Amino acid sequence: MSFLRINRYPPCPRPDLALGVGQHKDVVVLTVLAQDEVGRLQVSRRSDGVWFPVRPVPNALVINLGNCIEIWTNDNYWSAEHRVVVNTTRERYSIPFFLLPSHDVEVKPLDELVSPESPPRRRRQRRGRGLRHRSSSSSSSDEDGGGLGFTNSSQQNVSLAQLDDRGSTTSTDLKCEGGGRGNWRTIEDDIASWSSV
Ligand SMILES: O=C(O)CCC(=O)C(=O)O
Ligand SMILES: [Fe+2]
Repeated sequence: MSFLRINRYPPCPRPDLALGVGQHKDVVVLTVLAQDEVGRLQVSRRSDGVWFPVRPVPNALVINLGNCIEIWTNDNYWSAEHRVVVNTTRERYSIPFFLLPSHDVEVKPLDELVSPESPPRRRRQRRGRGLRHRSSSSSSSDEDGGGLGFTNSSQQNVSLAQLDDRGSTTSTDLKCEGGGRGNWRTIEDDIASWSSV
């Protein structure tokens, strides 16, 4: 079941403490993304984790390979880690279309791409199972065969309320509306999740 979503990112008074969408990989075959001129989507360079902006190009769509492609190609193609940062002044909209295989499709490295020199890097898994895993687990990762889901799903959903409860985030004045998926994450959460990968 493929689907389209509209994300709205309201301005945030403390962009140094919050993210619109936290670091993640898309649990899909591929994503076709329309973004407005505000920008703020960032992609992580795999070799060193440095974040780069995906600058909006007028009338262009961003194509993002998802976890299914990564698995089918036995890691010859990568599903890029990405995130959305926020800003103090400008509202942003994006419209991602997520292309997904049917629930009964098995996602595993293609036989042609597996050899003794290049053993399967992923376990076989069913797409439907992967998605269920993503939404219910707090420790999913591709590497442990836990599903197609986000590598850092335990870090993914920190709501504003939780954020405010965490005195150490100094977020008492942080009153952002939920943007994107309705959740904000702190930069500290991101750093914690990098070190746990
Ligand atoms: O809003 C964006 O530019 C990207 C959002 C995103 O990564 C997602 O919805 O999976
Ligand atoms: Fe995404």
